[in-house]
Amino acid sequence: MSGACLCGSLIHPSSPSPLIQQRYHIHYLPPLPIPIRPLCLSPLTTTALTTSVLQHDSGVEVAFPDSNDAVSSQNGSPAVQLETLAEQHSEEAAPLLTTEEKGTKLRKKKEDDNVFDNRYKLRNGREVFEEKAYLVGVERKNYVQDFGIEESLSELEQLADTAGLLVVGSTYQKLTSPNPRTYIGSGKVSEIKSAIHALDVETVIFDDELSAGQLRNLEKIFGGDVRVCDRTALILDIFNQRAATHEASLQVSLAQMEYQLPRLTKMWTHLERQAGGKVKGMGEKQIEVDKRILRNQIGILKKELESVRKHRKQYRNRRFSVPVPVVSLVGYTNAGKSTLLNQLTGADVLAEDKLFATLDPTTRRVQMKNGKEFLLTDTVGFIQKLPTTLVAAFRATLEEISESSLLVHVVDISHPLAEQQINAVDKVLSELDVSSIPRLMVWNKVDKTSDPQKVSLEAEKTEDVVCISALSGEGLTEFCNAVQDKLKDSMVWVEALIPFENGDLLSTIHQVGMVEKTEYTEQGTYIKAHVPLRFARMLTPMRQLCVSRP
Ligand SMILES: Nc1nc2c(ncn2[C@@H]2O[C@H](COP(=O)(O)OP(=O)(O)OP(=O)(O)O)[C@@H](O)[C@H]2O)c(=O)[nH]1
Ligand SMILES: [Mg+2]
Repeated sequence: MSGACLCGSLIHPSSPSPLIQQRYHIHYLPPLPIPIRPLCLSPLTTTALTTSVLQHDSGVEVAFPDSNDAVSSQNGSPAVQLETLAEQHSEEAAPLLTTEEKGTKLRKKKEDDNVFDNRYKLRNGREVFEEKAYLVGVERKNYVQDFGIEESLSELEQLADTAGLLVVGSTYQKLTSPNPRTYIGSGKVSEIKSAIHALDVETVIFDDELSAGQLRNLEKIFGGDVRVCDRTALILDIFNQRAATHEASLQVSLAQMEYQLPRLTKMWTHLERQAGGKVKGMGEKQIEVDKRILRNQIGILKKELESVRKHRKQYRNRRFSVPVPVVSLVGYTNAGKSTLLNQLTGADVLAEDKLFATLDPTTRRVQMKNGKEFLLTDTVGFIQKLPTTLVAAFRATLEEISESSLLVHVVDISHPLAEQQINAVDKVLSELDVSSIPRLMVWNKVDKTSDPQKVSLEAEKTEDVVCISALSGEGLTEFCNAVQDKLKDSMVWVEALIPFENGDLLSTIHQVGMVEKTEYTEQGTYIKAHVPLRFARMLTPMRQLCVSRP
């Protein structure tokens, strides 16, 4: 069977697709005797799917071929087929009800439907079914972690909320090392199982990445209709919901497939059981087939991404032909990067109090009061325990920052874990090989701190730090001046003689560089200035002219 989402938030368009109906039925059935887990593939990958087994409340069980198969289209979607079969089954088996009993049953069904409908919420412009989630974390003994367990769980709750889930409880355990079978100890597993029943939990989310075996074992213990997922799957799900451009969608699909590939193991053992154990190895073969299809699709996606990137690179090169320095905003998710871009450029990038509001880089021109310009790029935010598959998939997007003249690290200074967030960002940046690019740190949201004046004073005393409030606009002039100073550090000192016929060039130098001296001579204008490296290269012939100047 196919699943469009990873963690279980259910998208409910006005006319639900067979795929969604399929998930609806799977999810709201009593515990399945046969473990069924969504393949966590994007809709792009439905061809990878072969056979699924669905079970209805009535106990009717149907094996379905994949959604592209002729059987599905002939007989309606799997969900519809399941309903029909279940109806037939119930007609055969249902005892005769009195009119009163039938009325009560109908009323109950209506009430259930109402409760169900109330749980659809609007998220990122889509209607999402708000599943009840329970969070689980592990604190490693003798293991120093930047984020404490409670803080990490509270961040996980924010992630779950962003994904459209309703967190109904959480727990954690202190362990020397995780249990290889279930990640947590057996006592904790039982405790969570009780909570699942008491709170009607539909999804259990672990704060760390779980292995395929751990996910499978936990789902088996908790019962068939309880979904188990991990932080990585949750983040991938958010990215999936938020991807707005073709490139972002491709990147997320790639990351999802790469996450899923090692987790396909033994998902098909139900085939052996279905066949009464007679066809040994059937499940194994199926896994191999699925893995091969998935690998092929990963290959296709990579090629498609390559071509999209080539196109973007061409666009970027064109942008670079105008030698305006590029400044990239980097930082922890929700630090205020997009708000800062919007304030400085009048852009309309979505900025909201949710994690990962931005996925695609946006670049806008900043015009300063003194006539100088620079390009400002907003990028995807970072987070602690950032899934490696995601960093790899977004590498190309993030590579843009490696071509910038300056990195501005935006920090939410009002956040109690600001320091830990700074470390998490530095960790990701160290993986991106951008150590040679000059940096400037911005302490944002100073208005939200308990003592803004004290924080500002502290920033003044700290090298390469500017204190601002992107929301109110406070400190933005100081920020632009600091950017100019930092850009100057990254520029090259040139002395050149610009012929009078190259008047355009001279005005561009004034725009993008820092001109220290201008002198008009018979041969042209003699200048001494700091200019961006790319621009210095363009000036090479004129610099020689200058060298040969008497
Ligand atoms: N009080 C206050 N709130 C701010 C400030 N800057 C941003 N915010 C708020 O912080 C939230 C996140 O801001 P964004 O600009 O979306 O943050 P981001 O860094 O782009 O986040 P991602 O795109 O998720 O990485 C929004 O609700 C903003 O209104 C500020 O200076 N002061
Ligand atoms: Mg943003």
